[in-house]
Amino acid sequence: MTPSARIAAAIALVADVDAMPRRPADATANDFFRTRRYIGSGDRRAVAERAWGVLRQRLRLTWHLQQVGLPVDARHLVMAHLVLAEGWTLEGVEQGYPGGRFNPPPLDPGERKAVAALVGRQLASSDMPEAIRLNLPDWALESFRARFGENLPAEAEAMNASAPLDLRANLLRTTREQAAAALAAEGIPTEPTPYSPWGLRIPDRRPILASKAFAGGLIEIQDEGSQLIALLTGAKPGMRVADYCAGAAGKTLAVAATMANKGRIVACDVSATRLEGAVKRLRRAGVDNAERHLLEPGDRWVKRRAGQFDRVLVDAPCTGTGTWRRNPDARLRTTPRDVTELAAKQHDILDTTASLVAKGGRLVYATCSVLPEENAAQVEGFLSRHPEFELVPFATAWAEASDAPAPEVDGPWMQLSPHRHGTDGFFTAVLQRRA
Ligand SMILES: C[S@@+](CC[C@H](N)C(=O)[O-])C[C@H]1O[C@@H](n2cnc3c(N)ncnc32)[C@H](O)[C@@H]1O
Repeated sequence: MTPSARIAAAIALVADVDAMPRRPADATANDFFRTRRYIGSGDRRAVAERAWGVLRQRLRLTWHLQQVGLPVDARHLVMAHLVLAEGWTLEGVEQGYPGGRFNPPPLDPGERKAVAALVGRQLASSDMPEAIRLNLPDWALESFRARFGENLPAEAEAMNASAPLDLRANLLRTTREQAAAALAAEGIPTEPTPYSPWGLRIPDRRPILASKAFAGGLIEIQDEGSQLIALLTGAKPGMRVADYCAGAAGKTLAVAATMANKGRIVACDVSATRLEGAVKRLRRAGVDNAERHLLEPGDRWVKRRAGQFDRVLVDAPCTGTGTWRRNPDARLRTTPRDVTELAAKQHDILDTTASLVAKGGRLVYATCSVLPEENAAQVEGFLSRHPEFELVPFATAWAEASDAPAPEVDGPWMQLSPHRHGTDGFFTAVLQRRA
């Protein structure tokens, strides 16, 4: 593809994402490239990277376009991205928009003037309102401030970078060292992650799913933060464990490995499709002590299993504000109403799952959100409604689960974040039913 054709493709992809604002952008991008097989892998990467950059910086790019009087649409967002994020000059942009088949139409005099005005400006400008400067939606600013305090600018900036690819060595089949050696033999270099004893990090994108190590169940793709949630669950061989919001079993797999296939783990979810996705993964990983349970309205499963589990992991449905570096479009799709609705759901799930926990057993509550309303406030509310539970401080839960040095955190729970820990933003609290 020529540079101009790449620009045209990025504009078309951003326009497609905009046409379906409630749909995750990666699903739209998959469709976009599936119907354009002629775009080779190098071009695909370049087009996707630019479109992702636009989505990631959209709040700031929109502000700049408004300042110079250009309409906020895919053509102009990409134009502003070229200048403000990629450092293109006016001449460069004119060459990039030459007109003709496969290329974007040329700049009109108004666009030329506006682009000239953009050249030399800072993407994050000091005269922007604070939320836009931090690249956060207005509604999220105060919650982010409450969570991060003086680290807010650094954490917000870290959420603009793209995430590394983290893998988890599957201890049911291998060790971290053996998995790293198997990947290296396939030309995929990795580094151990700093906190997870099972983690391997790949700094740039690689086709991991096509590797033999993946097909053979030696590794799974999993952010280091998610691995640490599984670690903190503290499941041991022989325990009875429920992964209540298991989805496609991402954490079930990691927890099962800590159980060395001994004891029982039940992966529950309200989504049949997600649970179905678990089947192949469990098989590939060699997990044979897991069963799946689809939670349905009127289900008596929870009642019948009251007090039966040593560990109940609630990886709750949440806003996913901690994963914004991975899903840059999500910051534009999430609304305050989502926060309210999800907080109500989390409250109900916690109250329901409390009854599953055996005396002396633990309820582990986790989200990939950084909003206090989904995290600390949720746990504090739960403890005031359930005096039969007490909080296990993070340092205690960690020391019981691992010999490795613990990540430094503030407060009695595990709060991880991109700037401080290099993970997505996660929250985990360990709650123990009094014996
Ligand atoms: C954060 S995701 C779980 C991700 C999964 N644990 C993993 O590690 O890959 C939250 C899950 O909660 C499920 N969920 C939503 N409402 C639920 C409910 N009321 N009870 C149980 N699960 C629920 C969703 O279907 C979704 O799969």
